[in-house]
Amino acid sequence: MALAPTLTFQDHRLQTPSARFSDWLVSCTGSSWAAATEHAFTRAIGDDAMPDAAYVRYLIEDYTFITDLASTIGYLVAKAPTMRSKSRLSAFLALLTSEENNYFERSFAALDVPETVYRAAAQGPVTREFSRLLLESSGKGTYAEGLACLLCAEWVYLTWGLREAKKPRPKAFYLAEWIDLHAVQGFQDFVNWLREEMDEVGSSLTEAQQQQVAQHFQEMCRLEVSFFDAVWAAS
Ligand SMILES: Cc1ncc(C[n+]2csc(CCO)c2C)c(N)n1
Repeated sequence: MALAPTLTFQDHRLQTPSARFSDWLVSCTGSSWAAATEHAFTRAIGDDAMPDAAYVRYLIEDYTFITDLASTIGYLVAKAPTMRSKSRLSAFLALLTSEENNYFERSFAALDVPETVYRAAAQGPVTREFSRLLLESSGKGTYAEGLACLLCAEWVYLTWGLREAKKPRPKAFYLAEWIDLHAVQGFQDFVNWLREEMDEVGSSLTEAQQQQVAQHFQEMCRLEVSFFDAVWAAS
């Protein structure tokens, strides 16, 4: 259940005048932000301490997740207010559906996961919740609500990716590449752009709309934790 943020954005700004709207969103998640970005699963990637079975569970779930994420970005391209925003989002969508798709296919092959298994995989309960939140917020909700979900998903990954990228790369290419994918300059630039876009769009919303956006961000963050928990628990 999403909790109401403790402070409104306006009150947060009174306390911290330099705070950005995106910073306020993170502050609204309470302990979930650290629980997601510092999850044991993310540390195991960089420590080369990932059990194959956990990574297979993760990749199968994540492949169904990013399929729905691609649909979400499609909705956001439609709702984005400017050509520049549509261009940024569609470039990211192109990357997600080409290079990243290729990463999954190569990794499944290396881990002996047959195509019939990952193509037909049913989503687990957490991924189903993710998909509902993503598709409803971006499809039926506002641009700001959908953007908040995308920002949370990408920013969590950039945060652990930058930390794990400081360690020597693990031997398995699928672990090493998963770190690089989330730490490269192009990905940093994209997340920075998402933050700027969210700051601009979010600052001009009414207080009630801002609370709604914060709840989406919070819910997304909570699901990121549950997603890692679900694949890590059996390890
Ligand atoms: C559950 C889950 N949440 C967030 C991401 C992050 N993510 C989704 S697509 C993409 C683009 C570049 O890799 C990134 C970073 C993920 N993979 N799985």
